[in-house]
Amino acid sequence: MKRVFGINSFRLCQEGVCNACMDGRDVVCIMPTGGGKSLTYQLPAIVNPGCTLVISPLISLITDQILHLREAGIEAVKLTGSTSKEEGRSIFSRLTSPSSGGQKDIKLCYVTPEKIAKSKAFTSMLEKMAAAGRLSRIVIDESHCVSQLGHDYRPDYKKLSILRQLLPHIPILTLSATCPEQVLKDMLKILRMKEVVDGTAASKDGTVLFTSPLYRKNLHYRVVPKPSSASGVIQAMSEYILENHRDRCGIVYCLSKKDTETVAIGLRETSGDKIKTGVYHADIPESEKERLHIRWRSGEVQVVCATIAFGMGIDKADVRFVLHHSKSPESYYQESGRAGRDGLDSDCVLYYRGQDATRLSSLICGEVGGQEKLHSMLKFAQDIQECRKVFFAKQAPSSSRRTSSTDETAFDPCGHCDNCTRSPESAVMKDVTTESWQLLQMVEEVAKHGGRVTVGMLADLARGVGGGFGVSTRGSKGGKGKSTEKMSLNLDEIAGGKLGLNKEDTETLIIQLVLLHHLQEEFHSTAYSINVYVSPGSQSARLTRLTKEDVAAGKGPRIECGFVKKAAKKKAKAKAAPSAATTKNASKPSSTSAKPGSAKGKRKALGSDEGSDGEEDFADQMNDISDASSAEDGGGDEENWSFTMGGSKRASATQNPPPKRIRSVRDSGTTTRGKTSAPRSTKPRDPDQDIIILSDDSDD
Ligand SMILES: Nc1ncnc2c1ncn2[C@@H]1O[C@H](COP(=O)(O)OP(=O)(O)OP(=O)(O)O)[C@@H](O)[C@H]1O
Repeated sequence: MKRVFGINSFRLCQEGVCNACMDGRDVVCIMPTGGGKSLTYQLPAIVNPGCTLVISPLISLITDQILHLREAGIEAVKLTGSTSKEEGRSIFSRLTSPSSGGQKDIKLCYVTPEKIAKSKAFTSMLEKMAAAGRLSRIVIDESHCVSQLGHDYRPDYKKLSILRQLLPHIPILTLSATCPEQVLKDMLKILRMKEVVDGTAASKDGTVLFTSPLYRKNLHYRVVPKPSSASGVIQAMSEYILENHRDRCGIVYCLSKKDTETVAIGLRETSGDKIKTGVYHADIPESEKERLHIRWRSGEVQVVCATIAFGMGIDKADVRFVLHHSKSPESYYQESGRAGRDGLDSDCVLYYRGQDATRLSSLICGEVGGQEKLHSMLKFAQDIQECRKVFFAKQAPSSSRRTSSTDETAFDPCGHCDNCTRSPESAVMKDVTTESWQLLQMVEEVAKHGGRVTVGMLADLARGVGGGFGVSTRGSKGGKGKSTEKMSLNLDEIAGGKLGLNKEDTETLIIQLVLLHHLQEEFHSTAYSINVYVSPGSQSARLTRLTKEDVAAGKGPRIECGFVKKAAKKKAKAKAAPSAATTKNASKPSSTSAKPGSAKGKRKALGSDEGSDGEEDFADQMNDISDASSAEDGGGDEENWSFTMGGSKRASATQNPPPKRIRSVRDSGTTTRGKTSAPRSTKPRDPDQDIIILSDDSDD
């Protein structure tokens, strides 16, 4: 190990994984990003006879690994779309027959999953190798991509299930940094691997699970309140960067391609060109990606505004901050894994506002397990008490409890995240049972009459601002035309008055009620978008069956919610998101051996990748559906703003007069919340135009 790799001692669970591999076991290895997963298969590969097949998602990663292995004198090859026929034939023959003419045995052969999924010649060669005892192991890197429950699903990875069928006796090693329990189970099923057994007493016929704590102590996690307007978000990020990380390297992860461009331009402009930005997403031509990478490495570009396409394989050592707007804990973890790979303190800042839930919900509603993941992310974002490290430990129980490299401290608070260092003045836990009761009464009233409200609409409605909500009706002359009549609830009668919370806190409480199942999300698709509304949830009646006096007297379930206190207007952002460097209890650099910018390890270039198709899919998926905010802003079709009256859904208000507790404010042609707008454009919104992470300026 020392001679070939220059590594003196094992770290984390490397030793166990190497031993289990040497023993011919099926192994699952979950280690943090940058933890050293490569050694766990490369070392056994050179010690064991035969060749190890490595399936890796990106050609750039493969190229890089091969470069390093060859430098270390290890015979490694790749078979990809760019391998010439002649070269392929030569590799085939070397892999299947004993070496001759002084050539060394090939110890590692790298392929992308597409090769297994699409090349019969290749899989038949693998069978030949196995029959001749020349295939020692199959390694599947980034194995969470196998499962649709993971955050980075790749259809070609799923097809790897054929490996166990064709090669039943060849041991498999899977490697990942993000593999929650559900994904692990799904992955084992798809790959036809046996149930996991603990590494300390592993029976022969199980899969040995090795995990290390995924938490990296040099990463400082924090959630900061997101301003309500798009320009406000950009301004806040710009101020944060200038005040905490001036001239340092960072990434802003966005949820749409359009956003990456908007944010890149915005940061440049608001900082007076002090922040040099670049853009990376799936549609950027390969040559430009390459150029951006070079400029980023040289420091010419300071901040890359990117989609998750700028994820796997990004291995710049000195990324000091990552700003997020993530939709699942896994993607948050994966994104934050790009920070601080040199072991030095780095910040991972999530910008969050309750109303984001609507936009994020509309994005994930088509994903398997998407809603659970989003709820988990919302819990993280709304939590003002639990240590972020403990949250991650709970998220990945397989990595923190059933571990063979036991970490006794996995559930100890980190002492330096926002919740560990929070001052009592910055946030407060409140009993908000009465406010919850009020909100639920309003939602029930709206639902009773077949209406729908979004998070934003409900927050306005509850606070008695915005003038009510829309009622979609047929045109008065019986024609095809539709109009939206504005209605309002009689808050005094329905809920004993307005809600005494500000808009942000009201949104936070609404999301809390969703997480507690007092409210639930309802998805409705229109011609141009998927809109997300809130309606009474399974727990709603537990409160609404009571009177307000009962609730005030302490009857029924109690509801608590954490609220971040608004800091003074101007300098708020810097205070809300101190950098790792200024955090009081910030940990010391956890590794002094790693050199910033060191070329040691993978130099993962951003070259053209046959295996990068998945990135395109992933990023495209995120742009497939537009933001429900279009509905809130009057941009959708008749279903938007709908509060159709009870009985006949499309009946006009005059045919079915509103019940007493609902009052018509005025008749209007087209309405937006709180104001009459110009007639709506019938032109479909370009989904890519939607600003997903950034609230609309018109929102408030
Ligand atoms: N035991 C060790 N001691 C010191 N350095 C190590 C050790 N094991 C691996 N490394 C180094 O750590 C760096 C990261 O290793 P590697 O690329 O294998 O990480 P990884 O787990 O694959 O990360 P990612 O998932 O982000 O790609 C490399 O530079 C490698 O040489």
